Amino acid sequence: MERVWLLDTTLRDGTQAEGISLTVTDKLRIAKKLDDLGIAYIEGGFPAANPKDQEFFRRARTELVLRHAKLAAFGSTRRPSVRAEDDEGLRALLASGAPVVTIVGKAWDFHVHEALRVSLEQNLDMISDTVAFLKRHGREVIFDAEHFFDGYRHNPEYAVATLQAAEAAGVDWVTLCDTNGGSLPGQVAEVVRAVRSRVKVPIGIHTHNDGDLAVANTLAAVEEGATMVHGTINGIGERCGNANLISIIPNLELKLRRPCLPTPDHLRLLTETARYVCEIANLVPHSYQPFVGHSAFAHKGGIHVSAISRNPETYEHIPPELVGNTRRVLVSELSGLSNLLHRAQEMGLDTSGKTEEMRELLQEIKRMEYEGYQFEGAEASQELLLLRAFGDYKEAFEVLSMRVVASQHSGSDITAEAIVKLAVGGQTVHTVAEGNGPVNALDNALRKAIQPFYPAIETMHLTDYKVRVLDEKEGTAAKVRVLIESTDGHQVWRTVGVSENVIEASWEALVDSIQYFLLCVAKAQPAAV
Ligand SMILES: CC(=O)SCCNC(=O)CCNC(=O)[C@H](O)C(C)(C)COP(=O)(O)OP(=O)(O)OC[C@H]1O[C@@H](n2cnc3c(N)ncnc32)[C@H](O)[C@@H]1OP(=O)(O)O
Ligand SMILES: CC(=O)C(=O)O
Repeated sequence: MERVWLLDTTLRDGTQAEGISLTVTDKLRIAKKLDDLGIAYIEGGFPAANPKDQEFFRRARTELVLRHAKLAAFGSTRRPSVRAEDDEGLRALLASGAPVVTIVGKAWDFHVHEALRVSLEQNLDMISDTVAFLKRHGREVIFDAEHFFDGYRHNPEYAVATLQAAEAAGVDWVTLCDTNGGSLPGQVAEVVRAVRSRVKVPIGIHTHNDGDLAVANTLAAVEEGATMVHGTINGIGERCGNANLISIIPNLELKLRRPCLPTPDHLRLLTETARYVCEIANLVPHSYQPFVGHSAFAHKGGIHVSAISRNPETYEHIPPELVGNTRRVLVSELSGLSNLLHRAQEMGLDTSGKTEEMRELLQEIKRMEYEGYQFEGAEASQELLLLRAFGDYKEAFEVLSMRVVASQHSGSDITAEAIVKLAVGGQTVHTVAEGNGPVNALDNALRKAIQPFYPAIETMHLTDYKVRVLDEKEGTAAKVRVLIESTDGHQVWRTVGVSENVIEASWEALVDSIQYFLLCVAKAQPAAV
């Protein structure tokens, strides 16, 4: 099947998204990652717009070694009253040194009249002069026909004439843009089909997501013959975003069987690429994102888990590993025995002949979820429950008692003092510690008691603490659920506690967090504990 050429515009149209601002170093890092994924064209920025984008292209020349991608610089057709060779924007494009140039030009007569305020003929001249100028300077030129679909609906002859002007001037690609993002897949398919019979130059598609159809519109265009696809990683872009390459790529490769990456193995880099761009752009990854989200292959319903244990294809449209993601089975009040068996197997527990005990534990989990626990967000607490029921598991310490007092002296901040008594390492240990609040004081006292026996405790710390009031109408007697996230710098785990008392709920989650950490340390290096 004919290859589809991907043009990633995360570094140009992606940065037009509200809230996104990348440094030059960020852009270089993302470009490297896109090249590793096997993207064919990377639109690095708009050199006429700002010094940052000029610096990106300058640094790219020495710092970026691209194996798969060509860099493209973006700009617009020449200004109406200026010759192409005198146009500052076009000079900036040449100065960027990018071997490929993307030029946006008007394809909708309404825009020519209203936005540019020039005649239809003048706009055609601007397009052809610009393309011819860039071709004379040896660039591969992509003409982005802005608002092509809206333009085609209002004045098809003029919209096609803009493409033909670019073609006559020697353009390499014409891209049909759904700039306002309001088209439907059927409309896109019909227009691409019609345009194919009017131009010989290869056609690209650039869609926006205002109707939540950017991916569908892109695929519709490819099915009608478009061979270049523009989009961004995770769909970031102006307003509601651009077509999401993270969805388009696997749909092309796996569903339409149209290769767009150098090898099928490159597809396995998809999940890590999506998460990497979130990290650099300071965005929280979207858990439910198709293909690459944490939940994209998470199975919760008991009926689903029972079936996927027999054959994953029953509830998965593709094997997760093809896109570098993983299958997960959640345990919750919607589980059946299969969920629990799956988790036990993942943990390496031998539950053979213990079906009745497993059923009892399942009922206990359902009862606890009814009380307010939520185990799917607290895998570490859930693992401890299974271990306590079925494992050869001995807690690293036993809590004998705890007490915490908060106090405030006039004019000073509230401080807290915690006293804990533990049985640990065959001894009874009594410690006192202060903190800037009750949970912090308890955490400090617990660590102080454990540290002489388990020095590795120094490496773990809490990273998040969330309290959710479960029955708001009950006022201070309402139950609260505390979720604690902890890390040792390598892995992250979450634990849960529920009580009518926020300190008790926090204590339960805190103790589980430390028990879980000590369990992991014991598994990794038995001598250390
Ligand atoms: C569909 C898209 O996403 S296109 C890309 C949009 N991205 C951006 O605009 C981000 C970067 N833009 C910028 O930094 C600035 O807008 C610049 C540097 C391009 C231009 O800045 P300014 O000269 O101050 O102009 P301003 O932004 O106010 O207005 C846009 C100008 O471009 C002109 N213009 C718009 N489209 C085109 C075109 N295809 N060809 C030629 N000129 C165009 C407008 O007519 C207007 O010109 P005027 O000021 O002479 O009336
Ligand atoms: C070119 C472009 O970004 C658009 O038309 O949306």
